[in-house]
Amino acid sequence: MSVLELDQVSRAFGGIQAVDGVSLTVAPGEIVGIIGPNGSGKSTLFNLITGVYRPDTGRILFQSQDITGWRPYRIARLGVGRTFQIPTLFQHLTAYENLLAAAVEGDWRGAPRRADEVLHLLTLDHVRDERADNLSGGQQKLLELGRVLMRDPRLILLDEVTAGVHPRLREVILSAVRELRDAGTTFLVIEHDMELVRTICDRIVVMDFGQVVATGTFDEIAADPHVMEAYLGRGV
Ligand SMILES: Nc1ncnc2c1ncn2[C@@H]1O[C@H](COP(=O)(O)OP(=O)(O)OP(=O)(O)O)[C@@H](O)[C@H]1O
Repeated sequence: MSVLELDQVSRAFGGIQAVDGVSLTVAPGEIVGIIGPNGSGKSTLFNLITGVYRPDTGRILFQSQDITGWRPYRIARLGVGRTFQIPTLFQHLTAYENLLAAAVEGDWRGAPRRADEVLHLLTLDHVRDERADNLSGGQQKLLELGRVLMRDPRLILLDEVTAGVHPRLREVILSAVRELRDAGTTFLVIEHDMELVRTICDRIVVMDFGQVVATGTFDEIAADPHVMEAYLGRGV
């Protein structure tokens, strides 16, 4: 059974076809990288999967259930988590409180223990009682990921999660992703950092002008002429 299946999904904004007939299947425990030049439709794809936007056409299945057109909170409850490029934290709450707040709709009783596990996994134990606005940018990104982990999602969408993050914290994020994947979590990862894509992704999907133009392992897509054109032909 696939975790996620997109069947000919499209979405336009005015005259712009942001996502154009994308079909994609993601298997359990896979880490799939989504790459492509600016404006190629990566974020819109995440917004379609998480229910922020409704597709104009096509179907989206999560664990074989048709979630096309569902509201974001229902999709999140079903087991889809997501980080944002800019962390969405409660700035005046502590790291620990931010984690507890993320569990409000989930396993509230188990939340204190889970919050401490998540702080430990992300090496944030020492800033447990610091307010979010006192954390470094990288620590805030880790905490954003931690909030997602509080809900134990089956599928996690990471949107440039290591961008601007200190190399040490970047390693923490990568090892957390690997550990979670080994425990069965599936990941879709939007990334501009090709070294990260190469080291962590099992499979890579390349988008250009809203379409999937190539898919394969890092070595396969690196040798694909469509990919060279998408990146080099447009000077990105
Ligand atoms: N809400 C919106 N209203 C109008 N146009 C939009 C909207 N969201 C996205 N677009 C357009 O759709 C196209 C795809 O944008 P999208 O943000 O999905 O690309 P991206 O690959 O994520 O880019 P980046 O790497 O810069 O984040 C762009 O032309 C963008 O301007």
